[in-house]
Amino acid sequence: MNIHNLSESNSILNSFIAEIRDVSIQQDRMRFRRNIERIGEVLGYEMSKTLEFKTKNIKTPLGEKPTDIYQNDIVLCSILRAGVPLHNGLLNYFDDAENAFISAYRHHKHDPETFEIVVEYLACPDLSGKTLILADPMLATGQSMVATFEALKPFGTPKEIHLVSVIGAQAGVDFVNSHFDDDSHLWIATIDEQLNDKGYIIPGLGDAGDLAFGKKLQQ
Ligand SMILES: O=P(O)(O)OC[C@H]1O[C@H](OP(=O)(O)OP(=O)(O)O)[C@H](O)[C@@H]1O
Ligand SMILES: O=c1cc[nH]c(=O)[nH]1
Ligand SMILES: [Mg+2]
Repeated sequence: MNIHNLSESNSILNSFIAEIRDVSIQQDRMRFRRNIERIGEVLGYEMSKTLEFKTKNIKTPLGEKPTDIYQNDIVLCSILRAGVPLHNGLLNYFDDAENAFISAYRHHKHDPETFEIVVEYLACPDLSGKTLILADPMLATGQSMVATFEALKPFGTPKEIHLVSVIGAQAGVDFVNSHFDDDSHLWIATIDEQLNDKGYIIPGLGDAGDLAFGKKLQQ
């Protein structure tokens, strides 16, 4: 897997990441969602540089300009709930993308420290030959990404796979790296060192789904 950690170089992205982490700013739900969306736009822009381009002659009122336009058929799949604002950011740039949605949530069966990933809802187009983007802002253990990938297999074999995430734990990055093919890509805004015993990224940002949409009752 090709891992693109965008915070290895300084850019405006640092400011968006700082705001979603910062306890004095992140409780502003609208700003939190919009920052995740903006990060999706930046990650999508970077990812777009690896697409396939074909020259098209663009007519202006005064002449013509040959312009390279991407050709890929993109399917954007995000993991509910926290994936929604990231999905919106990517969709702001990939106008004609097809879309898939999947629910993958942590079900705590016995205690807060053990959980399994439950996939319940899935809506997906044909993936054969497509450029599949899997989007989830938090890559903690990496289990949700891998469970999603497994659940999508009956929908066809994509030509290429790009994972898009905002904050990853090193353990989650290593886990997806070992489950996805060498030619797949991970576009991630930043990587933290640790996971706590509840599977939360440290320092991370807390619970992305709750920050974007409000607290949910545990099932
Ligand atoms: O890498 P993992 O260990 O699988 O953890 C990451 C998952 O956890 C979060 O979802 P959560 O279960 O909190 O659901 P939510 O989006 O509804 O809040 C997050 O959005 C990822 O989907
Ligand atoms: O740190 C984490 C881990 C999983 N999900 C989150 O929202 N945050
Ligand atoms: Mg959550």
